[in-house]
Amino acid sequence: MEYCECLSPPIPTPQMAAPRVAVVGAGLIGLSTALRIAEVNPNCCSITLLSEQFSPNTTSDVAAGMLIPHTYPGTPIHVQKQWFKETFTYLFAISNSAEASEAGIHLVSGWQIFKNPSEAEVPFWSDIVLGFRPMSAAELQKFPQHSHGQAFTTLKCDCPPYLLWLEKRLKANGVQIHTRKVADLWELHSEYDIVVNCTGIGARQLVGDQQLFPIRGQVLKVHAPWVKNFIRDGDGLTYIYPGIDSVTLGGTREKESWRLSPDPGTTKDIFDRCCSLEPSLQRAQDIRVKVGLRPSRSCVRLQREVLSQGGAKLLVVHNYGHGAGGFSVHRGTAEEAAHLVQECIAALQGSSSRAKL
Ligand SMILES: Cc1cc2nc3c(=O)[nH]c(=O)nc-3n(C[C@H](O)[C@H](O)[C@H](O)COP(=O)(O)OP(=O)(O)OC[C@H]3O[C@@H](n4cnc5c(N)ncnc54)[C@H](O)[C@@H]3O)c2cc1C
Ligand SMILES: O=C([O-])CC(=O)C(=O)O
Repeated sequence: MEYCECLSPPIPTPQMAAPRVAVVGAGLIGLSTALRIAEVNPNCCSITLLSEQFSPNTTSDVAAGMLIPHTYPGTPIHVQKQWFKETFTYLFAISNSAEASEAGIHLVSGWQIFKNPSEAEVPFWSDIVLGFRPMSAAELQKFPQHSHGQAFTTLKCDCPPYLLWLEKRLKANGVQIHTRKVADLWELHSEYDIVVNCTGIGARQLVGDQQLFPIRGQVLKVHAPWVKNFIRDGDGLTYIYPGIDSVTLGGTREKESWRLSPDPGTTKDIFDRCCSLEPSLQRAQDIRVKVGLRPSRSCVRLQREVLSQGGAKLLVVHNYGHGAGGFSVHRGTAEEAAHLVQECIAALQGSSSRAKL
């Protein structure tokens, strides 16, 4: 992985046409990365978003959207913490604005509970969420099977509304949006100078990344407006996450499974596990089942690459592989990808002015 210093926004020379940037992918990562590039480089490049699928047909639409980080074993913790902090700060400001309901961003308080005290260690993100503390004995009475727990307030994105809000912001920033499946990044070289690859699990085929694999997740979205607090079993398998219009009940983690159809036995199992933590869910209505493939990797691929064929070059920035934690870190990784795009723009300007000498 490469980490880069922020460069000042380059000013195009009169001789150089504005660089043409294509962002591939319209899940959470493509939308948020395109937005950050547009914010960092106003009027300095043209940006087009290309994607085979849009909301509501992406993995990002299936997610619970909770800001509780997952650990990437191949990325230093201080980097993951910075990504989470930037994401939390960004969404906290939205939650505290008039945009909050349209963007689907809200604060939610609750508990992460453990059966084994050795699992209940203080996580690296404890000082970023709000009011993190051990649960009291009185709170733990609600969970007779669990001996320890952590109480805190975090943020939740209601996923389809947030994706639509990002798309609206892109259009307001002049980003062009087209439906297109890209079979090979090189096919874009005559139309674009820089390509940003945000294709999630699609990158396995698009760039042949064998380190990327799916972790299948099945969740239920139910109507249970009386459930106000989140509950997450610390083993990460069972969770109850109240959103604005529905409550997400999870979940499953099936490595290397590409199956997108819901499994009825798993639906019953998830429902029973959640009811054992929150018995009032037995009266939940309007149960919908969703499946998504988490784009998993030991670390997010945030990297520059130069593709070349017969003397022609295409600058590429990769930003994919967010696994189970994309919502928790997306603004931080978008920031880093936007810096890599700035470096590419600076490199193009350097080579353009050298060619003029
Ligand atoms: C059940 C479940 C629950 C989750 N809950 C949470 C949570 O609570 N908190 C959290 O932080 N994270 C959560 N996640 C993880 C989160 O959903 C992912 O990390 C995130 O959605 C990944 O976003 P993405 O944009 O990379 O991928 P995607 O949403 O899959 O988007 C990829 C985009 O690329 C496009 N594409 C792919 N290939 C091509 C191609 N060749 N040409 C053109 N376009 C292409 C696709 O059409 C799509 O638009 C959850 C995931 C699941 C499955
Ligand atoms: O683990 C969680 O709390 C939710 C999540 O991110 C997932 O299911 O991928």
